[in-house]
Amino acid sequence: MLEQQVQERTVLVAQLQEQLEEASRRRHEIQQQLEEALQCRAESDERLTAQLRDAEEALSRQAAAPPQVKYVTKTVEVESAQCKQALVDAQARNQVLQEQLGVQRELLRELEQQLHESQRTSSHLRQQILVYEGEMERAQGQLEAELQSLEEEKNRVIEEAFIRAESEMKAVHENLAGVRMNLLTLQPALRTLTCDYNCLKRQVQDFPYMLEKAIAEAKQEICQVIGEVSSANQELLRKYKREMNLRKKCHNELVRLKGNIRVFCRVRPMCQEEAESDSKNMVTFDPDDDAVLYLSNKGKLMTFELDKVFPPQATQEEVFQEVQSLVTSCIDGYNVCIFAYGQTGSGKTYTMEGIPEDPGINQRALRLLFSEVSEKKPDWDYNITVSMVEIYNETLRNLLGDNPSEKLDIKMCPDGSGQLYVPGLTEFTVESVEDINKVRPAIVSSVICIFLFSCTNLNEHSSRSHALLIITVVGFNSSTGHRTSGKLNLVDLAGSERIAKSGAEGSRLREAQCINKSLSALGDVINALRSRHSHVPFRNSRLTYLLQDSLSGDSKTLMVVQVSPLDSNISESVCSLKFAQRVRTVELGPSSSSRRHAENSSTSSSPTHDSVEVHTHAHKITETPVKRSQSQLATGEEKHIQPRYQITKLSNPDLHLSPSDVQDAKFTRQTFPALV
Ligand SMILES: Nc1ncnc2c1ncn2[C@@H]1O[C@H](COP(=O)(O)OP(=O)(O)OP(=O)(O)O)[C@@H](O)[C@H]1O
Repeated sequence: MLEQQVQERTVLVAQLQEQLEEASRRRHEIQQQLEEALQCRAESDERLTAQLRDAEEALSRQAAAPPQVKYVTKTVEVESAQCKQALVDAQARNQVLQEQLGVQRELLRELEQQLHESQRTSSHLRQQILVYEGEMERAQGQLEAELQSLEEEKNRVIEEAFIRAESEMKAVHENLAGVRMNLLTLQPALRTLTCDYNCLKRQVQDFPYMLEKAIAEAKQEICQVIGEVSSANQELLRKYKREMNLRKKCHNELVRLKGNIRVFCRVRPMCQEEAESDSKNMVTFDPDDDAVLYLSNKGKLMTFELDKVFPPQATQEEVFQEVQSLVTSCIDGYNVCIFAYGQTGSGKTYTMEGIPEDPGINQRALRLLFSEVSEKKPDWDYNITVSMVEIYNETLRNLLGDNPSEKLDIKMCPDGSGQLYVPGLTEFTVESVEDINKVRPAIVSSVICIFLFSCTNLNEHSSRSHALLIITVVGFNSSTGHRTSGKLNLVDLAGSERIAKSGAEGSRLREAQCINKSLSALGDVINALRSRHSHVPFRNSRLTYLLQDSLSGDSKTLMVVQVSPLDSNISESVCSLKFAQRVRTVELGPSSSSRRHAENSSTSSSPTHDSVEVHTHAHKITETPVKRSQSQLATGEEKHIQPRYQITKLSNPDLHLSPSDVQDAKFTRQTFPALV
């Protein structure tokens, strides 16, 4: 900084010196010009003086010369013509001389003027010189003063810079001392680092050998661990198989405890028109018990107890929550049948198919199955197929076939397994709900869409036919070699209203008769199953014959009874609920194959009445079915059939039901509160 100031000052001083030199050069030039002007003037003065002197001399000579002319004149006058001529010449000469004199005088005057002029110029120049000299003196004085102040400034700046440089130098010295000290302390650290570096270098040199050794050891350990893991895996696989069997058994028992035939009731909401008309709502609910429904009929309050009652505000999701365990059990190889039962307009199609923006059980079940089977991959490989069947006037139609009007038949498998099958029934393999739109031409996918989304009525008799969506889930476990096969039948039954009420005639009467026949056949089958009859009349209708697999043995059945809340529908609602309550008391037998044999073999055998065991967290409960009297079977008057139970405390319980599972087993809660 100071150095910069000093440099600036030095440049300033140099500039001022240059200016001073320039000023003195100019003064010198002016002096020279003045001298030249003075010399010029002196020369012209001299010249003029010489001319003047010459002129004066000439004048004085003229004056001193004798007056020859007058003499000549007189002589001429007196003496002769010659003289006269001489006089004339003299006069002429005189004239010339006079003229010369005038010229000389004029010249003299001019010279005198020039002299005056020169003198004036000279005095003017002198004055200018004096001014210049004054200015120069002033400039010189200023320059000297500036020089002086600059010199002082320079000295001061140099002094300051020196002082600052000294203090900086001192600080640098101090820093240097600190750095020296640091250096002294760093030296041991450097020695340590060097030592470490050497050590690391040695380690790096040894590393390949150590690595090789470690790899060999690790390999050995890995081999050992793999061996252990593999034996643990074997053990786990064994346990897994055992647990899977237990889980299946447990799930089966849990569902059986809930009842192999479960009955829900769903009350549809009043539509706007009904709400605005003078229709009355005849249905009420028990706020403390979601299994009870009250119906006000002819001034009396009827109570119906079912497994679950959904009020009008229940959502599709809430309904499906209760259904999903049944749906997933078909992945474990169970046959499941879900019916929607009720009079026309009571909401069967809404519950099963739903609406595009809020789908019902059909679509939700398929979605759940797809997600469940994908979670079980890669151990389990599942194949899901769908078929769609309509039963109208006791005729079976293949809705996915090329010709939907073609009638289908139900036949026994020729392999003697006792299985039933429908020759010519079209089945599509699907992997996602979206797949359905891709599998077949528009007509087929629209039929599937109708089943899944209830876009529009399938045909003009859709509410007078039974619509079945049959989903078959076949699984194979590649690690255990297990195979499963389960069937989920989702049935939207035809309207259950009585002929008298419908007032039908002709073809409508036939339709109503067919519906009534198949629905009462369904009731008979359920009654026979409930009563453990030796003969179950599956063949009395196409519907029960087709669903034989899913109604007998260890199959699971859910009946969703749809009820309209209107006073105008009260008698149909009472009928539907009575039917539901009868169905609810049915228990299915243990083996579907034995059941099939019972129905289809020429010598029908009695249904098994074996005891069934169920385990809670620490107890075994053995159920012994109670055989009921024929009169009881005929009237179906009892609400509940309570079998006998024996409870044994387990010494080493190996099956653990979660508390929620146990709580869910309603009968356990009601019958054995101490175990829950
Ligand atoms: N839970 C519900 N929430 C809202 N609307 C419903 C509900 N249940 C039924 N509905 C409506 O009530 C009307 C009749 O329902 P739906 O067609 O499902 O009856 P259905 O019993 O299948 O009749 P059908 O026997 O004629 O097929 C439909 O407009 C349906 O959208």
